[in-house]
Amino acid sequence: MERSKKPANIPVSPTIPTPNVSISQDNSRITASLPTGESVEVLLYGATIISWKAKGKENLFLSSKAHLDGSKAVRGGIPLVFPVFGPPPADHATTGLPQHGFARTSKWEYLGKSTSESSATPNSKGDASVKLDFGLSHTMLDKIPSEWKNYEFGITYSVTLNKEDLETSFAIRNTGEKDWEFQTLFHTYLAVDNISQVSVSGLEGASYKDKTQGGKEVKGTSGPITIGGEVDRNYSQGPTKLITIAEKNKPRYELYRDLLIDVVVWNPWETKAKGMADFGPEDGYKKMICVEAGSVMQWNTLEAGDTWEGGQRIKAL
Ligand SMILES: O=P(O)(O)OC[C@H]1O[C@H](O)[C@H](O)[C@@H](O)[C@@H]1O
Repeated sequence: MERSKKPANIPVSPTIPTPNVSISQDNSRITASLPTGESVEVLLYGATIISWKAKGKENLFLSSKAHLDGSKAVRGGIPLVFPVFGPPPADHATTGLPQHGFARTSKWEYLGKSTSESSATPNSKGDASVKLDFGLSHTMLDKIPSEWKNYEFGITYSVTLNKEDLETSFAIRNTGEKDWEFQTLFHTYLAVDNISQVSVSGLEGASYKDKTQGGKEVKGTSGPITIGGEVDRNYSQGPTKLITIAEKNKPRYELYRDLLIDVVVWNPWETKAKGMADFGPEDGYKKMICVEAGSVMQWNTLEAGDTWEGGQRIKAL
């Protein structure tokens, strides 16, 4: 007999979707993805983020000629600059180090993941997030051709993939007995569709050092920055100001900074791009803009036993 008021089926406990983290077979890269489709890929070489997908798009520019085999710093993604930005000055503890230091060319250790699925429900994929931690210490470096061979340090680099943004942060510890100085920066290559339609706001009025003019101090402009040729500017700005990267006047990325008081804006344009053997395709400079948050216009002194923390959050809009 059919029962008219048949009880509803008791639902089987649903599996809540969780972030997924995998390590490549050759142990050279870590990939993390969220149930909502966002993903990030990190090479252990330099702890370089080489891909960040969100909003159904790739948000980082990676040169088609980038070396991903650990033979050269990666041209694209988010290379890490530490302990010196640019060519090391003479008569400094960093003298002898390669341009932008050794962090981007060292093999980092993967320390593990932590995930959060707090708001995932049976009916929604929620706002899960995943944090990947990487470590580098003085004991992991090969020969260091500078005064730096006498310094001891431990860095934890955390990459957090959230649904709408990507956070990268550093805890840099002086684990030795000598104080030392450093500079650091996230050399972020943001992907854009067409550089001629890109504008960067949040740096209005700020003066900058123009490296295309030999480091000349230039007074800031009143409107957003647009790019129509080679640009290599070092802005020294307060830590709180939001930077927005727009395309066709529509905001595409927001960059939030924590203790990273300086911003570098870089696009090599046609001639410089052609001169870089690892830059491709030839017109790839139209598809990228580097907006680099860091602390590079001065030296940060880290006393023995102290830790310095700083980071950025990029929101894809
Ligand atoms: O070629 P790299 O060593 O990776 O440096 C690439 C660029 O990095 C920064 O943006 C500097 O401001 C530029 O002067 C430099 O050309």
